[in-house]
Amino acid sequence: MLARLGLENGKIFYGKGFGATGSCEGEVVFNTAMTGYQEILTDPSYCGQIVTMTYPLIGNYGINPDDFESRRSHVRGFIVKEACESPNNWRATDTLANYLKENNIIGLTGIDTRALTRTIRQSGTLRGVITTEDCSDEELVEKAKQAKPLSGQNLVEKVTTPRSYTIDGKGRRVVVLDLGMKQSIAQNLSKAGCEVVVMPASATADEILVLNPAGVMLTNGPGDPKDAGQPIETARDLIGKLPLFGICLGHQVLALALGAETYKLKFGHRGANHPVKDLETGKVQITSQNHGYAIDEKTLDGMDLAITHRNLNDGTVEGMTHNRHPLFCVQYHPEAFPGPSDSAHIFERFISMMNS
Ligand SMILES: NC(=O)CC[C@H](N)C(=O)O
Repeated sequence: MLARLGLENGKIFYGKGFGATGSCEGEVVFNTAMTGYQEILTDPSYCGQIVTMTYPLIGNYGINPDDFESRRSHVRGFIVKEACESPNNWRATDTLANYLKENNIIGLTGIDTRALTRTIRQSGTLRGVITTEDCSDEELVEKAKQAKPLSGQNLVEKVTTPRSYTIDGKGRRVVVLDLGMKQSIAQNLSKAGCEVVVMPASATADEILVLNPAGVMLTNGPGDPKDAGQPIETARDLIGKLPLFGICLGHQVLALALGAETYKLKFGHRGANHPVKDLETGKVQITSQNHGYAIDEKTLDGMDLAITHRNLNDGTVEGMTHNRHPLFCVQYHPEAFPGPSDSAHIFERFISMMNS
């Protein structure tokens, strides 16, 4: 079945469809990880985006029941150079194509993903439309131009948990404010013995404080951090009252709550080998990343914050801590272990902050 990707800059890529059929629109982004497509497909932070993988063969270990980061896929579309049709892995229970079909995600294969990635790197993130349907190339490009920009949509409310739930544990109670949580975050806190109370993004500081938690974790999530809404208010009301820890969107929300600004990166950081330097220890960690926005360092001046981590590719802020309040956050994903477990200690740091 023929399928096409049309971009807002007028470029068209012709390939084959796999997974669901029809049309989808979104912000087209690329991820450079060689593996982890199942985690990427089910990471709610990709809500509103069409993801292309730069690694040319995707799907070769299939889909398994253990590696889901959330109950369903939130990507709008998925693009690969070659989709493996016969996966071979002892854990595999499904194929990539079948998973996409069942989750109503349109896949595009057989295009030159190098050319697409280069286009995005040169012009910055672009809106695009994938279609398996009949329409002219001009119409397709017009649809891409009309596609909703990522900014301005409150995507967090689409992916957050509808109601609170608890994962039992014998240790300290941690409230996790779910902005689009990856399961690995709850798993890491559980593994450290915490009782994890996951709350919807609409939860207020008062609703959190009555539970008397030892600390609050703000998770990853989709969209422009400035559109996050209530979680920014909640974070502002909690600062100084409880130990706070933020990952990715949680890190950006904490910065906004403190009065700093965020901005959109040209094409974002998405991959499994981004070098990040811990400025306190001088050690470099190889990290998993997925973000399109970053903290504007200039707006941190005079704010009683210290930058703790920096990206070695482009120098952007990757972590901060507050000089007076128990609060720290990272832009990368310490919960993801794409081979290296360099960042596992970040969770231990949160536990010891709660203990002191
Ligand atoms: N993984 C995340 O939490 C992403 C945060 C935010 N949506 C961004 O793109 O920058």
